[in-house]
Amino acid sequence: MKSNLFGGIPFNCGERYRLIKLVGTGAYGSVVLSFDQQNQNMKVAIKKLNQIEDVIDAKRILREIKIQRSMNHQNILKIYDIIYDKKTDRFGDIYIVSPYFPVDLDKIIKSSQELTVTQVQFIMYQLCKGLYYLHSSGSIHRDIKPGNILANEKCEVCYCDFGFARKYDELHDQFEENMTEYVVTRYYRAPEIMLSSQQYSKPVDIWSLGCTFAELMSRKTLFNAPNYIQMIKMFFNILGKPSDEELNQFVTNENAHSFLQTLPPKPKKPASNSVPYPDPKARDLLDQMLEINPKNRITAQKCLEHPFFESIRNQAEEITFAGNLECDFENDDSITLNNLKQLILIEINQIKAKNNEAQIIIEEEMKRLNLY
Ligand SMILES: Nc1ncnc2c1ncn2[C@@H]1O[C@H](COP(=O)(O)OP(=O)(O)OP(=O)(O)O)[C@@H](O)[C@H]1O
Repeated sequence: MKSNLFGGIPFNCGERYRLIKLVGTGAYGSVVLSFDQQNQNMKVAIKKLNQIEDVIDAKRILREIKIQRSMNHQNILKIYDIIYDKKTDRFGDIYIVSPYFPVDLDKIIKSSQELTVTQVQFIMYQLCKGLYYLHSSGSIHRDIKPGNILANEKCEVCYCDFGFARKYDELHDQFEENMTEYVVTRYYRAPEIMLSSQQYSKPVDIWSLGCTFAELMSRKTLFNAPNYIQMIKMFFNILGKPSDEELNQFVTNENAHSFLQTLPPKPKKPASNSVPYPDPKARDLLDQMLEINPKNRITAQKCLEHPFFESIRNQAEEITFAGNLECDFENDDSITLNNLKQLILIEINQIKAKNNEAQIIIEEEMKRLNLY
């Protein structure tokens, strides 16, 4: 295959795509704007994933591919194609081909481009539809923030970066895990994650989307505290401190409890008091999204029904997930790196099958992998 260097990284993804320029580098890969020469030179984004180093890496990649491949929604980044560039001495390189989006919401917020109320309404309606769909699949994104929402010039938006997403336990409607893994940008982290650390669910995404909404309105990060303690204080300064009884509903961590006892009571206030914005319906929706108590926070479905969207609402577009998303690997503590690599190859073959492309011969790849 012909190789091109972008930001010093070789891209070998075959003849079909004409690679143009590097448009982004993240912690887990580099993204190049390309033209699909077999599809009317359509613009696509090709993300080359960094090499898989360990089980955590492999799970993140498997999750990202599995979730994005299984979803079929306008506001969730699609995977058009995956290129697997075989190597003789190691697992091959993976390139994910997706629709190209020129900006993300973080860039829009930081630019001088003013967003009208109509644009904010349109963007938020799409994001609520996307979240309603994602949550109906039993998944939580867990890393919603302006930088993980791609946008085009028509203000069409979609969620990307599902490497941190999880299925929640449908029986308990919440799920537990070790907090040390939680690396999501602090500014968008829900209070229950900061305080209870053990049990959280879909409301964490509503909180993060609420923070994003506030940023679209005011162009400022609402909860921009420099550290953990300041962040909790800031929640209470802006929203008031819930009563002990209410805190008990979602704070399960003893240390967090003791710390909260040291903070003075503060009367409840709506988030919109701290976000200058003229539209009263937008402000009301924001207040319901930024409820400290996750049990009282609005759901994605209720967001769609909110009067802020009344003038543009189209219920036919408010669809739920129809497939079956199995993520058994998440809870399998004995799973090995090679097991996960095999599952990744199976996912890639699913995409290839859909595109009528030649399959990877998984047995051959696994035989080779087991040699080193
Ligand atoms: N489909 C796309 N179209 C255009 N640009 C994109 C697309 N996907 C990603 N990018 C750009 O590439 C950058 C890195 O991509 P992405 O966030 O997916 O990688 P990552 O390694 O998972 O990043 P992060 O470090 O944010 O977790 C993004 O910030 C974005 O600017």
